[in-house]
Amino acid sequence: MDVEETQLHRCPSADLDFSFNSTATDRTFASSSARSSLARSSLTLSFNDRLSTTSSTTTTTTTTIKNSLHHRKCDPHWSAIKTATNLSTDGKLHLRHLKLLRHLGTGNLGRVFLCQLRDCSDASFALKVIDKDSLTKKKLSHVQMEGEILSMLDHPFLPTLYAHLEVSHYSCLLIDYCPNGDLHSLLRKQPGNRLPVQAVKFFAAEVLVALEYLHALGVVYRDLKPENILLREDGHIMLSDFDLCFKADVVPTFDRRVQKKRMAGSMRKGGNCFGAVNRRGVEEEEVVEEEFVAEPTAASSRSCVGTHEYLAPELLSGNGHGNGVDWWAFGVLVYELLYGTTPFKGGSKESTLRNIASSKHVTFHVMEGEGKAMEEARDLVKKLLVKNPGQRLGCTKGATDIKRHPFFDGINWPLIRNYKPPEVRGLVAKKGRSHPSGRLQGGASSPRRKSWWRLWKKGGGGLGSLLRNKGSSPRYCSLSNSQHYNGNYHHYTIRKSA
Ligand SMILES: Nc1ncnc2c1ncn2[C@@H]1O[C@H](COP(=O)(O)OP(=O)(O)OP(=O)(O)O)[C@@H](O)[C@H]1O
Repeated sequence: MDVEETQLHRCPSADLDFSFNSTATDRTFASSSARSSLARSSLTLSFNDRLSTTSSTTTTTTTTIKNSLHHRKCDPHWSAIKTATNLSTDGKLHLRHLKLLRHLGTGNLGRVFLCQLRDCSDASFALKVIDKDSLTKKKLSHVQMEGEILSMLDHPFLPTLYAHLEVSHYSCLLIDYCPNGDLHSLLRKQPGNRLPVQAVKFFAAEVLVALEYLHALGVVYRDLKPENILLREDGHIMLSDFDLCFKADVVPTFDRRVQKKRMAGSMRKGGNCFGAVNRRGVEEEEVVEEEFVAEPTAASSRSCVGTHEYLAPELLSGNGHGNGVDWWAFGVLVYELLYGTTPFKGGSKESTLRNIASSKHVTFHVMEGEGKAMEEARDLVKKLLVKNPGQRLGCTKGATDIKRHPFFDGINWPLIRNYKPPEVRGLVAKKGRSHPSGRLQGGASSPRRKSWWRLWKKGGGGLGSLLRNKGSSPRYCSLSNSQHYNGNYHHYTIRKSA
């Protein structure tokens, strides 16, 4: 474990006190309090690329508030931010406007806190704080990628970036808070770690829509797994963690196909001016189908990133991959939600990777009395877990093809965000205020101030202090050698990286 001590200085213009010794670890992370200890971390494939750290003596505060034309500008989050910025002397949001309520968890890049704006408890946020001085060059590029992707998003199943604050060597991202934990923890609360098939349909459909949106923006997600699917207060999903994404140019195309279709009610000899008769005497007409394909099917990267059990075979080969890796991972996800385990899991990470590379077909444990929905789910998984990306469902026309699979029959896609989340053990989906359209609206909870917050404040606090004194509160997940965050964090970087 690499440990680095960085001495920082107090800057008069800073929002908070940053004088502290930051202890940064390279591959050891505190386990998240909000996440199951079995959660798998994402992997990368390169080592010893630590950035030489230079202590920063100057602090710059840059505040970026997302465009005010956001369609949700009337929701409590934007209203709270508007109020704070209106009262701010420079019209910008600063860290001093936020009150941190609780530590939510620690990831590879930084720590996440639950927070609210001062004088406004109507809206809760998650603040991801990244100490850039403690990161390797590679991880810094991930931070940059995450900020870049977040700033592009405007979708109900993806986080909204309310503000991006650059303060001294901290990068702080203010996003939606998800009080219902993640899908991995929810799965662990179910009997046999399996969700009922209708619940799988719901969560899979929402993930599919989120991936479709990302792909249409040219973003290949590359880290799909239940741990990264957070659950909002209303029980709908929010995909998180965009540090392993890659961005490609989107070249939308029109997929043009000429298809022969049987003419309605026709079974006669000879043709007419609209149709022709085939050898079996069925009258057919030629139908030209044109479809808009907006997803970056041709995009390609060679970096091998992701989580072992979710890696697509083409990621392992290192010969380049595109958004097909997300559809493979989508197949693994549906399998895991149905069966409580992933399809290629071996006794070790190496054997998992070998299984992915060598297995020809996915196998299922079929139980007696399973209904049609389960059969269709298996068929969907089979079509997604096809080794050759060229033949994998979703790799030609993207999400459109997957949405048409019988497993998703009956889903009214444009209204999916209004669906009532499934009633499953451990999911407390709070109904939002009803909307004229009848849909659920995501509201934020108003968590009570925790006593340790007063401690933090009394102790002279500041962000730096909060980060340093991570073990001072019983609610804190302390960072210690014995609490490795899974210990399986590797970045597989294949040299020919795109
Ligand atoms: N918006 C959020 N709402 C609620 N909890 C969150 C939110 N974002 C993150 N968390 C919690 O904080 C923890 C750390 O999140 P973070 O995104 O930094 O890392 P991660 O999910 O482990 O991913 P990675 O380490 O790959 O970046 C998560 O495990 C989750 O429990």
